Amino acid sequence: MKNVTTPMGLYYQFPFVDRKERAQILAWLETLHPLWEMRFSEHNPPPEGDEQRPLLRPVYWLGNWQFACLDYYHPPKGILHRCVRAETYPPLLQKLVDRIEFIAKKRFPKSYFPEKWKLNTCLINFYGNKFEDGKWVDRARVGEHKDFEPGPVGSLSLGDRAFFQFVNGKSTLGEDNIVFSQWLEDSSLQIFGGDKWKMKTFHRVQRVEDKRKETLGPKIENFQTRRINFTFRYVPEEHIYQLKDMPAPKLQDIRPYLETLAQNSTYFKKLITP
Ligand SMILES: O=C(O)CCC(=O)C(=O)O
Ligand SMILES: [Fe+2]
Repeated sequence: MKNVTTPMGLYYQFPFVDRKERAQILAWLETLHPLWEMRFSEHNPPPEGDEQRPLLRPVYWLGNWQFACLDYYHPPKGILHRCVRAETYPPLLQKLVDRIEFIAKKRFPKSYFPEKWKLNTCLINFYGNKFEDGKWVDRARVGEHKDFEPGPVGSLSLGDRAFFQFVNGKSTLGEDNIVFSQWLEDSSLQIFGGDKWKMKTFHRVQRVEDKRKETLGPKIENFQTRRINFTFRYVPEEHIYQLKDMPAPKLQDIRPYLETLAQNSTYFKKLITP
C-alpha cells in the first residue's frame, strides 16, 4: 500500500478501499436515484447577471441535503435553513467514515477540528457526459470553490481518475495561480484540513480521464457516469433543519425535489407523507 503524506494539512492514501469494499459501494450506488437540481428557484431567483441553470451534474446527499436553491451551508452568515436532514449513511459507508475520522485525527493537529467535529454529511457527485442537443458533452469538472463546512473534509474517489487542484484566486490567472495539484485515483482517499486548504485556497476538478470504460453507478437518463466522488463534511447539528422547521417559501421551492426523492427513498417518502 502506498501512503504518501503531502504538505501539512493534506493527506492522500491509495488505495483506501479494497476490491471487496469497492464492489459493495458500487452495488449500493446502483440503488441510488441522484437528483439533477436547478441552481435557483422561485423564491431564490438568479441575481442580476446570473441565470437559472441546472447543476453540471446529478448529486445525492446523505446526513443533510444542501439544496442548491437554498444556497448551501456558508457560515458564519449563511447557516439558516440551508441544510435539511436527510438519510443516514448505510453501514458500509459509516465504517469508512469511522476510518476517515480516525486517520484525520491521527494526522492533523487538534486546532484543525471544531468542537463536536464528525463527518455527518456526505455529498456524492456523479461525473460524466451529458447528452444534450444531439451530442454527448463532457460535464466532468468542478470550478473553483471552497467547502465551507468547518474542519477537515474527506474525499473518496471511484472510477476514472480526476485532476484535482488547489488554487489561490477565483480568476484564471494561469499557472502561478495553482498551489497544489494531484490525481485522485480510483479507490483513493484524500483529506484536507486547516486554514491553507480550507480557507485560504479554492479547489477544483480540472478534468476527469476517460480511460476505464466502466459503467458506474445507477442508470441516469441522458447521462454517462465515469467517476463518483464522496466528500464527507461536518455540519453542526444545530444547523441541520427538520422539514417541519423550514419556512413555507423554501419548503415550496424544494417540494418537487422531495417528491422525486420520495419515489425511491423510504426516508423521504415518510418525510413528506402527511
Ligand atoms: O470530486 C472531487 O474530487 C471534489 C468535489 C468537490 O470539491 C466538492 O464536492 O465540493
Ligand atoms: Fe469541494
